[in-house]
Amino acid sequence: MSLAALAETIARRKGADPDKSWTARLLASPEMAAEKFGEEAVEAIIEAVKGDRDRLVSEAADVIYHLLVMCAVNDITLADIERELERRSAQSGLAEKAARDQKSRG
Ligand SMILES: N=c1c2ncn([C@@H]3O[C@H](COP(=O)(O)OP(=O)(O)OP(=O)(O)O)[C@@H](O)[C@H]3O)c2ncn1[C@@H]1O[C@H](COP(=O)(O)O)[C@@H](O)[C@H]1O
Repeated sequence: MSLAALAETIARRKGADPDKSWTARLLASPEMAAEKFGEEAVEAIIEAVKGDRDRLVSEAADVIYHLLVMCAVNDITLADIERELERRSAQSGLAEKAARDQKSRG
């Protein structure tokens, strides 16, 4: 499933019955959505450190799904995130960090 299709499924779950949809349950509770994202991120870190490829693929999918749900709770769409990534693509990560460090030094 593409990220765009997943984001659409998540958006369609707004207002759905929380007893019938895990997504709807998370969308109804900003705290739970954020907490679940944090839990899944930690689980992915553990698998990355252990070097278990299959488990990391599974946990990475959990992380991406829960990130999109947490963003949807805050009315942030995949298109919003893609726009931000596009803005960053004009510059390398190291150049961006150097510019940020220089700005904070004044
Ligand atoms: N991609 C996902 C997805 N990934 C994970 N999850 C759910 O996230 C929940 C995580 O709960 P837990 O933390 O208890 O699970 P866990 O981390 O595996 O468990 P432990 O590690 O604690 O043992 C589980 O119920 C998973 O089923 C997901 N639920 C839904 N989706 C997608 O969203 C669609 C709509 O789902 P519903 O809204 O439920 O209809 C689905 O068809 C999928 O495409």
